[in-house]
Amino acid sequence: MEPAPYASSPCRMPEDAETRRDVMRWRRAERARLIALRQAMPVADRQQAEAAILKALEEEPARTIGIYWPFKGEPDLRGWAAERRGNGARIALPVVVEKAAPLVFREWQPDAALVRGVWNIPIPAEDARVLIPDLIISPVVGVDPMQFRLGYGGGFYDRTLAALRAAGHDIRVIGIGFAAQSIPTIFPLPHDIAMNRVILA
Ligand SMILES: Nc1nc2c(c(=O)[nH]1)N(C=O)[C@@H](CNc1ccc(C(=O)N[C@@H](CCC(=O)O)C(=O)O)cc1)CN2
Ligand SMILES: Nc1ncnc2c1ncn2[C@@H]1O[C@H](COP(=O)(O)OP(=O)(O)OP(=O)(O)O)[C@@H](O)[C@H]1O
Repeated sequence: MEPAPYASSPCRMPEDAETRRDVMRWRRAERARLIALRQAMPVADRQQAEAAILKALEEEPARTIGIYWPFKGEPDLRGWAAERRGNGARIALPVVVEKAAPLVFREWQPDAALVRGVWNIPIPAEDARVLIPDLIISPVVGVDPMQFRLGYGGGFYDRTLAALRAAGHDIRVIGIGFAAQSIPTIFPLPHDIAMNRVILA
């Protein structure tokens, strides 16, 4: 069941605790549904979609790119990142240093060892350099036509963007996913930040 229509704020941002609780409950169920759908994708469809995503990313300018180490069936863009690195860009991976805090991006170098972070996701070790990306590639669990992102429920990308932009950094965010991850709305809350571009394939 979906959360009740907003009683107040006309376009977004339900503020009262009850609506908020409903939205969070709805998001939890929607995440589970969308992740299962993604993980069930046939290999051939996945490869075709990944190729289309890579093509759409070709023209994106960036000097420092925040990429991600794919898990739970996220599109694998590591080859693209390595290629951009070969062309002079710096590549960084997101690291959860603390719950309910912004992510830190640590430089990824192919010859440097990775260690295990939260959920066992590989991350660069602590001695890696911390970078501020000018482009963040953000894997979506779900995404709506307003370009709001549904993620894994940690609130990490929203907090990271809010903090970096408040510090004056100009950062472009591109949401990446498969076509089936498009949903009519994520029921945006005040902390949700719309992405600059979305690539679904
Ligand atoms: N590949 C990849 N790496 C990534 C991300 C991502 O989306 N994709 N992240 C993007 O952020 C960060 C990891 N995100 C995480 C988000 C939530 C939880 C977590 O513990 N979630 C709770 C549920 C939270 C809730 O519903 O209240 C849990 O599973 O128990 C862990 C990591 C950094 N690395
Ligand atoms: N900028 C912020 N300041 C304070 N709390 C925040 C902020 N961003 C997110 N949160 C909190 O984080 C929690 C999870 O948020 P949300 O459902 O938007 O996660 P998500 O975008 O799916 O996760 P993620 O970005 O980790 O993939 C919520 O309780 C939310 O209130």
